[in-house]
Amino acid sequence: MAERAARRCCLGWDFSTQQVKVVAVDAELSVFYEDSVQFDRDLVEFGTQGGVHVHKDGLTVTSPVLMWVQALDIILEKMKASGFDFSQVLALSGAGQQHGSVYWKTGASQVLTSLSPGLPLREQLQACFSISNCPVWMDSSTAAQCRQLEAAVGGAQALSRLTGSRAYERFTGNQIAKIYQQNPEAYSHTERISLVSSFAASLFLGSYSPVDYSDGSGMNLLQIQDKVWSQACLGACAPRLEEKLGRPVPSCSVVGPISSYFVQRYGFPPGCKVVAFTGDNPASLAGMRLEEGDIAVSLGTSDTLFLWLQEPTPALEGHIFCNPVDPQHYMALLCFKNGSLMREKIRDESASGSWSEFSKALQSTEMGNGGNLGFYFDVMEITPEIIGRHRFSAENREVSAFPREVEIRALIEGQFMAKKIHAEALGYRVMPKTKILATGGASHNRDILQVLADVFGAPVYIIDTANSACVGSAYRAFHGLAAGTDMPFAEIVKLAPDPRLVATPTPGASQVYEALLQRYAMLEQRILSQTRGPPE
Ligand SMILES: O=C(CO)[C@@H](O)[C@H](O)CF
Repeated sequence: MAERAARRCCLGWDFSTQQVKVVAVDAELSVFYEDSVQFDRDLVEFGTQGGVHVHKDGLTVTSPVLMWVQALDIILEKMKASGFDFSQVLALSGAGQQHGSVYWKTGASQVLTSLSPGLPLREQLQACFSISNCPVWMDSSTAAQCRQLEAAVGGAQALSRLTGSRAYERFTGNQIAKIYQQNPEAYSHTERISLVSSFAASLFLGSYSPVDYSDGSGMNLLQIQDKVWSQACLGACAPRLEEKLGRPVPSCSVVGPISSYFVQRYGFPPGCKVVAFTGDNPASLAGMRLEEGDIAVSLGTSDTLFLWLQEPTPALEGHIFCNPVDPQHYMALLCFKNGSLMREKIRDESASGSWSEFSKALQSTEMGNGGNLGFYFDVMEITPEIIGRHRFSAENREVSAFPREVEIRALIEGQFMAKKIHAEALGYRVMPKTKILATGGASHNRDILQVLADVFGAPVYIIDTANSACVGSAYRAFHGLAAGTDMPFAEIVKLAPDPRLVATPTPGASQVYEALLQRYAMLEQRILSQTRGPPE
């Protein structure tokens, strides 16, 4: 076989809900290797569905930590068998599904620091966890702990101002509180608690890796302004928690050289640096190379917004995290549950199930839709908590139906006006240099993206985000190599492939939507007050 040319590179890992994935990125920022291990397919002995176990109560959702450990064994063996040259790896970083937590049993650190290169990780770490089935982000069994935490710090808005989010069931502090309350013995036998991200980093480090600021922002425990644990939140969740968490670190930190285990077993260079792992969403922000003022819109089953924020305004909706690539700034995540499933429903009802007909309707109706406005929430919306369909005429009179073309434009304009209004409520502002990066299924429809450009008054680009968390992690590893040089992340990743411009705002769009956005916000409050009483 022809000798492979040496190719210095960084690795980006993603310990996500359904798989462990890795990419290798060279100095020109080209991805030249990728591999994955799917939990359901490749580790059937764990019996997961979608990488998780949904418990009988329908609320508790966990994943076996040894499945994640064994997946790493398997993927490294696959890379070795494929002839991957580990000696070329300069640094690595990674991502993990956010909010999940791993509980290292007392004494585990001695095992982690003295791994035998002759054995796989699974065999050696078998007895190192006090909780075998780790709570993950899909868990919603901690409502009581959420109320206790909010009460302890002065309410939901106070908690949001402190940690970037009101209490959410999936957030780690509430999960730790539940374990302490329901399994105190396991908690007392726990010497370290990691996030999925810092757990994965610990495996490569051969010692406990600290939690990074960005993924730590998803715990309801970290003061996002001061970047320290909130003593009030720690105390409300469980005793002696700070010693189990360790001190959080900036997301761009080099947390140490790779463990000798990987040097001897796989041939990594002894100087290979491990850069702090972070959450999958912060890593995706890095992978999409979002910059100040940019917004990424993932148009999927649910629509997710990634925002880059300088000065956040924590609210009762959405999440503010410390920014993973600029420690002075922040990022925000907003989730809209009625995404593509809602678009497909209106397509079926008003465009005979055809996206081409759907597009024609958008082309044949004017910006502003003659003042007609619609709210389409067939499932309970997260942002804000509204359900049902509500249509209003130009005179703000609620009507029961629209003509089909008007219905289609009302859906799309409404979805994007909601995004702009709630993004601005978190402190986001469109800037002259703002780019909107669109991804996900609906980003293939140019007419939908034209409405997005018009509503936001900013150009829309499309990017391939298939591996955004992995690629973002590899980019962050390169950034870690420049640690101490103050070189900005944007400079490190400037060679990466540029996004493609697809739509620019139609002349006059800002005038049309400035008025419409105000009406949309007023009508949204009207619906909310009708359904849940006046806002807090
Ligand atoms: O809960 C989430 C973010 O808050 C999800 O996006 C998880 O990070 C998915 F792994």
